[in-house]
Amino acid sequence: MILHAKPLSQKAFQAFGDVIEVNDEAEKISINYGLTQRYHALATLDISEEAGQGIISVFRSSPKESCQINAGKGQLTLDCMERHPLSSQAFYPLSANAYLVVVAPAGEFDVTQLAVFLASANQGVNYHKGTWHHYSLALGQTADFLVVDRQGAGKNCDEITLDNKITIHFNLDKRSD
Ligand SMILES: NC(=O)N[C@@H](O)C(=O)O
Ligand code: NI
Repeated sequence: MILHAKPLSQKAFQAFGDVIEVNDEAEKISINYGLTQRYHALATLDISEEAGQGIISVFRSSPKESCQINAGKGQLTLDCMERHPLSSQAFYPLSANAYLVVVAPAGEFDVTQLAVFLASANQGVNYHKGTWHHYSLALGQTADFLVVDRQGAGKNCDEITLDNKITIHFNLDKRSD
């Protein structure tokens, strides 16, 4: 099964979570004597189940071995998906690189519902509680992500192995393949 990555947009991602990016629709508040524009509440943390606590981490992610890139076009294979039934999980890139976001709707995992997006270096994602997602997928070189999620009681990571091989094709120029 081959899937092609589409450019990440709030509209395309709304069934899975929020895109964290400066955008004209956001509530913009001028603060700090006008020196700062606050793009307010781009995403909401959902971390309070079972008295959870919000935490901030940095994920230093290395590209998957299967990741190959040549002249801006690339591919890689997927092996698992996971979800967090008790909380949301947000990733914001700290490196200047595009990365892949692979998701499926919350509920029973359905491989036919997989969606693949190419995120740019000024886009973060906030997976809503229960959204199936692949772990962070750096492309070409090790990349850091700021991660905001939950620590607390309860099992908050369900993982499934993808039986059949799924290959993702992506174009770093974001044009369709
Ligand atoms: N397991 C873990 O902390 N990370 C994953 O949830 C992930 O989405 O990368
Ligand atoms: Ni996760």
